[in-house]
Amino acid sequence: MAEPDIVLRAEALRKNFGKLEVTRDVALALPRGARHALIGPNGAGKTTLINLLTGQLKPDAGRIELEGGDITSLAPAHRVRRGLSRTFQINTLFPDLTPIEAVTLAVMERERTAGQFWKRLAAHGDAIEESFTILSQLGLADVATRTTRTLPYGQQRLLEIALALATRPRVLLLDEPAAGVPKDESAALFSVISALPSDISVLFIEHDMDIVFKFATRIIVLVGGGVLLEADPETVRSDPRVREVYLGHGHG
Ligand SMILES: Nc1ncnc2c1ncn2[C@@H]1O[C@H](COP(=O)(O)OP(=O)(O)OP(=O)(O)O)[C@@H](O)[C@H]1O
Repeated sequence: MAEPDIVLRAEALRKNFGKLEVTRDVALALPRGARHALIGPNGAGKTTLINLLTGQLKPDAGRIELEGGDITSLAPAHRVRRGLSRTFQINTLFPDLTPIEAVTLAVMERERTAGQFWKRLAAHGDAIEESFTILSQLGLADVATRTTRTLPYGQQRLLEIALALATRPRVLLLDEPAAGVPKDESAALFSVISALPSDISVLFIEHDMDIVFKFATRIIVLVGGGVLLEADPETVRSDPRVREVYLGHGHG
């Protein structure tokens, strides 16, 4: 069998907060095109792991590779430039901008033309066009010129993803992308995530097990900072240890 094409790899990652071991020898290999879920009970270390991968936190030990290159000591902005992008659990939007304005600025930021728009009107036009394409991909074309604060929360969460896409990521790490979204709307949000271009590899944190089993092609179960199991959804669903530590604790 051919080796899978691994786009993001972590080896022996460790992170302690004082005496608390929050990331314990975590290894992870995200193949190109992945739609993988990272699950685990509250406090399992999921967000910490994302923070280590994106550079918001510095690991105490271990190594992280993106497209085969060592990024372990790179600052977050440099990782973004290499193609590793993320969203946060909380809303980070500018409420008074419209989606087209916000995503266009993000595209221009990527192109380093954001501070010199008066010099490069042509670049501005290209950025608006690219921004519109991204918004269309996420089903936000119709609301592109509405003020962000007036959008339903589900669309605001999609706009967070649009801003991440403006960096042209190879890997997208989504920390509870549907946090705060009504349950009946989160499936629609995850359908959009699933349908992103297959050359974008996605790892998402999600608590709703119905969503996880519906949209994840593979699931990593984190417990007490360590990987308990990484497997396909069926295997995870029927694993008694997972039931014990996670599914039985009121997250379903
Ligand atoms: N900056 C920090 N300093 C000290 N302890 C921290 C810090 N960040 C997280 N922790 C602790 O590390 C543990 C893991 O936190 P983390 O947020 O990574 O878990 P999580 O699995 O994402 O949880 P949740 O599902 O509630 O979002 C928790 O016990 C938390 O209190």
